[in-house]
Amino acid sequence: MHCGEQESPTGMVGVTVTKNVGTRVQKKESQEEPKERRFSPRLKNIPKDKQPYYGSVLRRELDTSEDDRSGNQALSSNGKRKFSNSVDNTGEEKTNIAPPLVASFPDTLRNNVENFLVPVNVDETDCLDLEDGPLLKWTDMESLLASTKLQKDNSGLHETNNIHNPDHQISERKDIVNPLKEFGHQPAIVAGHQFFSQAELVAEGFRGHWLNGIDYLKKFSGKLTMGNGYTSPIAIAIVLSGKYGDDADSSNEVVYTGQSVNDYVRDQHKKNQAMHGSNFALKNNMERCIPVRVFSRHTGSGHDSRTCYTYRGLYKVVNHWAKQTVSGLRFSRCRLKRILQHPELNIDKINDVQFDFSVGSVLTNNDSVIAAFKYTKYIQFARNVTVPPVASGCKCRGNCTDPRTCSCAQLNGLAFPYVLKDGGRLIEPKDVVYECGPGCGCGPNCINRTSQRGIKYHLEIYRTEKKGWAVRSWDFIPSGAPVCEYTGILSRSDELDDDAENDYIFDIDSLLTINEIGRRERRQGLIPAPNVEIDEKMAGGDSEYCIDAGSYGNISRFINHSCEPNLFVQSVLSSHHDLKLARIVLFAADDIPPLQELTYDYAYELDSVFGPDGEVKKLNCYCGAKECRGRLF
Ligand SMILES: C[S@@+](CC[C@H](N)C(=O)[O-])C[C@H]1O[C@@H](n2cnc3c(N)ncnc32)[C@H](O)[C@@H]1O
Repeated sequence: MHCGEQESPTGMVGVTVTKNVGTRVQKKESQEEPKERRFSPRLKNIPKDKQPYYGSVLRRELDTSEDDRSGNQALSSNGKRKFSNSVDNTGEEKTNIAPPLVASFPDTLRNNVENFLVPVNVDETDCLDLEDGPLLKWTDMESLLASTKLQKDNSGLHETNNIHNPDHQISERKDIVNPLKEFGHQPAIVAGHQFFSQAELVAEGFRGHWLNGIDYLKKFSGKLTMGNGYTSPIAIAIVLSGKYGDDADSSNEVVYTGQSVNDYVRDQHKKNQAMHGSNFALKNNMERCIPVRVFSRHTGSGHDSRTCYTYRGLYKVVNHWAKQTVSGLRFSRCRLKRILQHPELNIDKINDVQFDFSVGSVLTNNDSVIAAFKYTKYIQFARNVTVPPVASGCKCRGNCTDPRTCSCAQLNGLAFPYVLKDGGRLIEPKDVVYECGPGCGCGPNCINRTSQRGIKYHLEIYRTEKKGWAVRSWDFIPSGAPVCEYTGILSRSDELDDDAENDYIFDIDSLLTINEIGRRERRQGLIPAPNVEIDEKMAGGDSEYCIDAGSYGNISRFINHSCEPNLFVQSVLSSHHDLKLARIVLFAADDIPPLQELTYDYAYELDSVFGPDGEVKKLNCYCGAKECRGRLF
């Protein structure tokens, strides 16, 4: 095990960053006991007392302190951030970006016209070649699928009145012919397509059985038997449900636990699994190099709590084995790797909207600019901000492995903050993460440089009805993974021009958080509070520096606020150790399924934002969370 990884009772590495950790400022209206925290599904089998708690150590005290709440007003009245009111109190949008686009962007991915893919760095090393395979190439598979006669009799499925549980309706229909049993035509879908029931998957012809996790063909017929050397059974599709606590699941790789004979009846998974039909099918897929469609099942967030099935793409079975699980049963397992085949989006088809990320502008067909900024991968320093000297770092060589000898690990409390899994995941939110940097002896692949490797997920910008632009990922993002750094121009807060009109300013409040100024919460991963003089401004809750993404920035500037966010804000120091100028990196607060909007908590205090006229600004929140605070500020 890598230094810094936490061994759980299941022998797994525990990365249990939880929801709601993104809150930088205590919500002053909250009077209730803190809600039970949501843990990553992978850790749900761990006894409660062994589950690490990563919430604020102060939350409970602050929640119950009335004095504190009123004391907070001092901070509010001194609030410095001034924002243009994009959505006013009546809920009417008043953005400076052209509103007609809302109507022209349909709400679903089906036509795939509203999305424009932002070409970010994607780690392709894990992905396999499409043409890889001795017997059946992907291209053959596609033509076979397309040419074989569609055998489905599912008319009427869409006419169900039971919109809440269409699966229930379909399970009562004994007459439905499994469309895939004849290896029928499968319409083309793109990764990220969402279905709201397994019945819909069946109806659309993607899956043949709505109860099983693995959908497979028992016997071939037609073209497939014509001496082509294909062997049945083969698996067509699997649904990842997260019901096995130990399934590894990253965007490019999945370890899938097979299916018991009676998987779909009560008391499932209490017997050893056998190498019967579906499990054997997956093994056959591996040997024949036949790809499998992978879906993941998850529950929507916020106001939409329906169960949703997201198509994740074609995967190849690369390994198959039997495993004794923690409960002592033998399970069939296989490892699948994604075949990278995201469709190239034709920019002309995107409703005449172009997003040229190299110059950072979004144009409509009549060339009116709806967002204009210059793209910057890294923080730029404003002219009057002195770039701090490079901090002297560790003397390690290659990769840092021993926290006792690595001076950067020592700054993190004698441990590495990341685990190696999935390219590096933060174990817990911390006051600040000290990463290795230019002053260190280690190399670029050191685990302690995880947040410096750029964006590795396919992130896209899309249009929402009430919040303007928003960001989501085509890929599954595991909890604790770094998603993106908030880049822009690092400026002195009091020297910003037109900040009242700028929606893209991020206050660097690491020092305030560590000193618990205002209602800021400390993180579970504490570091000793640095000995800094707290001047009047700081005591009033003002950050000395901010990142202005108004004219320079990256995709982070489009990430919206949510009162129940799926990202959290983490201060990171790498090249220097000046907390006032810390880098701001957004990490996944939970496992994030593809296409869920990415959000973090902007953490404003109510009535803390003032307009140019000195009046308190109010902005309604449309995050849709059950416990929405109602207003952003
Ligand atoms: C940093 S920008 C985020 C990207 C922005 N939506 C855009 O179109 O460029 C912050 C602004 O987005 C809008 N916004 C973000 N989250 C919101 C929410 N939960 N409800 C309403 N508006 C939101 C507000 O206008 C806010 O000032």
